[in-house]
Amino acid sequence: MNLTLKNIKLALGEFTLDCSLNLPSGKLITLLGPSGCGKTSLLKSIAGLYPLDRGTISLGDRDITNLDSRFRKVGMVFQDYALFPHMSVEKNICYGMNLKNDAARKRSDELLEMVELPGFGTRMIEELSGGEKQRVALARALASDPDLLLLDEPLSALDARLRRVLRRQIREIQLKTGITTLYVTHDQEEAMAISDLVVLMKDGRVCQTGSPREIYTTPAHRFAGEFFGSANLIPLGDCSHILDGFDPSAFPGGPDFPEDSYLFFRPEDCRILSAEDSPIQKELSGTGKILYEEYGGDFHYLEIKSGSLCIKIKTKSPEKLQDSEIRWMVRPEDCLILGDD
Ligand SMILES: Nc1ncnc2c1ncn2[C@@H]1O[C@H](COP(=O)(O)OP(=O)(O)OP(=O)(O)O)[C@@H](O)[C@H]1O
Repeated sequence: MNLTLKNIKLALGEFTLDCSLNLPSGKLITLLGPSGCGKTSLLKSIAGLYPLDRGTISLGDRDITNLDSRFRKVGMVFQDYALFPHMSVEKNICYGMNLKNDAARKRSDELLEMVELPGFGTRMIEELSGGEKQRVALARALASDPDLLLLDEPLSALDARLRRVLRRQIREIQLKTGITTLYVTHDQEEAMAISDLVVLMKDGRVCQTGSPREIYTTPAHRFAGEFFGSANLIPLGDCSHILDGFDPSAFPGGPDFPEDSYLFFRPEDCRILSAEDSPIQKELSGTGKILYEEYGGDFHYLEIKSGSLCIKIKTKSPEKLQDSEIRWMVRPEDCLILGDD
């Protein structure tokens, strides 16, 4: 079901959440932003745990703004799972559902099958691993057939390998059930991997919404460029000192950019030029010495000190590197000019 937040406002001490959002039905949408930007507060407002100061929340054609959280048809999984440790898995899953024994067992078994924990119904929560608890919490959130699923950093307590396994499982369950899901994460790689749509937040506001590809390839401003993926951002005023061939009029918007704009490009769009490569007029190039290097298996990561700046480069072919000056280049069509926010 689609979720619409219209001009919502929520003041929490010094902090204010202030945004509008229209999220399509049946999609997995991640909320991404720095710590303290208001992701959890936004989820809690939608779940009915924080009453709004202003604005409306609708789920499909139901206005749920003032509805008690029990009647919103919203399932939620918290960071710490919030399961009852001394109860069985089955009792946790069916808690508060008013099902008789057989019906409860049947529903719990169905959900345990879905989260790939068949036969776990009689186990106690305290006997489970972190990953198993996370799946039980997900089963519990799904038990009442919610119209919306809210997941607040459900994988943050798990190790990197398990996170990858479970994020895929969450995505598969979401696709299978078709439940509109709002997923909070700190992890931009996780957001990129599983989302249909990313909502980028900063200081209690939504600052860009789009598919992971849209935000990665066309960030709206400096913050989006550097928060979603790794980025080179060169203040426009410095470009002509360190980049041969820099001509602002070659970019849409031309020389009218505000002075505090940046030239933006991704590290993987930079190439290292060898002595045999002849410079190509259309390209932007610079020189510098290697400041830092990392071997990454399928790529090589480099930082080159070019003038007062550090240029990040991700390349597949580092074999020709020497200690002397390195010449690197980027095509103007792989660059954007971005404002501060
Ligand atoms: N109940 C509350 N009373 C007062 N301030 C609050 C309350 N809940 C949250 N805040 C403040 O609101 C701001 C946003 O918090 P929130 O937990 O929503 O951020 P977040 O983006 O989820 O952060 P994190 O990624 O660290 O979990 C913070 O400054 C926080 O201290």
